[in-house]
Amino acid sequence: MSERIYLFDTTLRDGAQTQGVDFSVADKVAIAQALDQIGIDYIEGGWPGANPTDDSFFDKPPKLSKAKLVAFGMTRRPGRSAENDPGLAPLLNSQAHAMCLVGKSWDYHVDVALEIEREENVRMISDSIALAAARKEEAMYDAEHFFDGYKANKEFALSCVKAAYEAGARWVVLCDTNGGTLPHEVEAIVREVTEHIPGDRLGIHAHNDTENAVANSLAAIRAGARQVQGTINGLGERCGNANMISLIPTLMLKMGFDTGIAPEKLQEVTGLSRLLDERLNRVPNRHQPYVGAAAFTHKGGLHVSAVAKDPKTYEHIDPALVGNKRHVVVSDQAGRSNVVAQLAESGIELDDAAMRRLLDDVKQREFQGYAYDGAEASFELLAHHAKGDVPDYFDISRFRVMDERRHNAVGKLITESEATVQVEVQGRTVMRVAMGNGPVNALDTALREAVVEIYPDLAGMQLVDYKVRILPPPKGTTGTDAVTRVTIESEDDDGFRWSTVGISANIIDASVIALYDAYAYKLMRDGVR
Ligand SMILES: CC(=O)SCCNC(=O)CCNC(=O)[C@H](O)C(C)(C)COP(=O)(O)OP(=O)(O)OC[C@H]1O[C@@H](n2cnc3c(N)ncnc32)[C@H](O)[C@@H]1OP(=O)(O)O
Ligand SMILES: CC(=O)C(=O)O
Repeated sequence: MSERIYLFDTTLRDGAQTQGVDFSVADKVAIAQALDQIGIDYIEGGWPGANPTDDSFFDKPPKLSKAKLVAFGMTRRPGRSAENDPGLAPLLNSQAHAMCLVGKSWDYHVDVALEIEREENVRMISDSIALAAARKEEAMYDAEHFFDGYKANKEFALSCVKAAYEAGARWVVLCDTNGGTLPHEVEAIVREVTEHIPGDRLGIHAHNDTENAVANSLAAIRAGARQVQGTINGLGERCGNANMISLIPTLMLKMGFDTGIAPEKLQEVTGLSRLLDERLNRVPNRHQPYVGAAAFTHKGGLHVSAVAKDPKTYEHIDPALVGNKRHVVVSDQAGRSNVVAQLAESGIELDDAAMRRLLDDVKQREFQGYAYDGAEASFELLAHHAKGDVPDYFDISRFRVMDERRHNAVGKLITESEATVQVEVQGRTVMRVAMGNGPVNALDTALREAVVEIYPDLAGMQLVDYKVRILPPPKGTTGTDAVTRVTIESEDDDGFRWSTVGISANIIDASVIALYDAYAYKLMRDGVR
């Protein structure tokens, strides 16, 4: 039997302290349910009494099947009893199964932040934890700044955590609050603490200020701690907390621990990570370990040629274990193997000569400024053109865009764009004019209006992202000769997304090239020939 590590998620508490993050009650409920669904042991829902969102969440907490809901707060205020502390009351009266109380363990903080006697701080910890343990299924103590405190005054730091343990804390959580401790220090200190408090009562809460939050959490576990705190995608105060999405697979697949998460549920970590991004309206980090779209994407020709023989050559785990997928991209770093793999992924067959021509074409275009790594739909179109099985759907023979700033009928200052396009489609010349909130929006509308009668499929797609990159001008030319690369992401009614690319010295022209590829890819995917 492998040893058990208890997972404590604080996305809804420390994660809510991330700059730019503002959870609604509905977000909190959805995230708590997803965490429960995957099999997390403890979900810290927030701080009852601190704000209306957290009050409302704890008033009507989501039904959890496995996880324990934890209410966070701080130890009683100095000079009053825990029973009469107005800060503790909302936690005690909440429907949470457990309470996690933060308290000081660094003498400097007691002197400077609290400005009280050190003995009173120890009493605040004992009294508050004893009351929480009596009233809730579990009480936990978050020993704030434990590692800094231990380095400054070992005896005092230990007296704080021992007070919590002796008062009945199920977990004494050692916090690297300022995130400045390094893994070798964490491991040594936690090992020393296990001489006073058993490891199966110790937890770790690490911040990422030196980008060591996950490493510090693993170091604490190596030293004997058995609870680990973290957040989805590493959200949290300042630089964030230990990333639960990395911790879970690492603990299960690399260290052989039982996290209480069933192996088949491990595949849901990618979905959990995406759910948070979706809720926060954030673009997922492509390079996030384990779950990012690039985590198992192969670019270098040498890599791809070996991966084709056995993926283990360049993959530390099978991506399917965490619900991710392998991808191969084609770029100027590619060899024949990249093209073979990418075509296989897209189900395109090309003979050797066509394949070589395609690779040369890609390399030449990348030299001009195209980037097919990240614009797979444009690459597929190129491949189909090399094969000769995709038509030129229409030709954009003319376009003109005008931008205007003016006061509208009610006197509000607005900026609008007007696009006129001329398109040759199936032997007809069609002209259309459309307005938009910007030049690309106006062009997109006018172009689609021009061809939608013949290609009705184009009504069911929209632009969801638009990126511009100005590439350095070729040698010997001036800054205004710079090449502009536009990458457009489009989405189908069924949620399928694809990316296309265009380059030109003119940003609007580059956009039109990328737009045409976006339409052509949609038509090709829908089988329109
Ligand atoms: C390390 C961490 O991340 S801990 C979590 C931090 N999270 C948050 O602070 C988010 C939620 N916080 C809040 O909404 C507010 O700070 C509240 C509602 C909790 C408190 O608000 P206020 O009563 O206005 O106090 P304020 O935030 O200004 O200051 C904190 C007070 O708590 C005291 N305090 C700090 N830590 C502790 C502790 N462990 N035990 C007892 N008192 C403490 C401080 O000395 C200060 O006291 P003072 O008001 O007498 O100066
Ligand atoms: C408790 C907590 O969030 C910290 O010490 O960082």
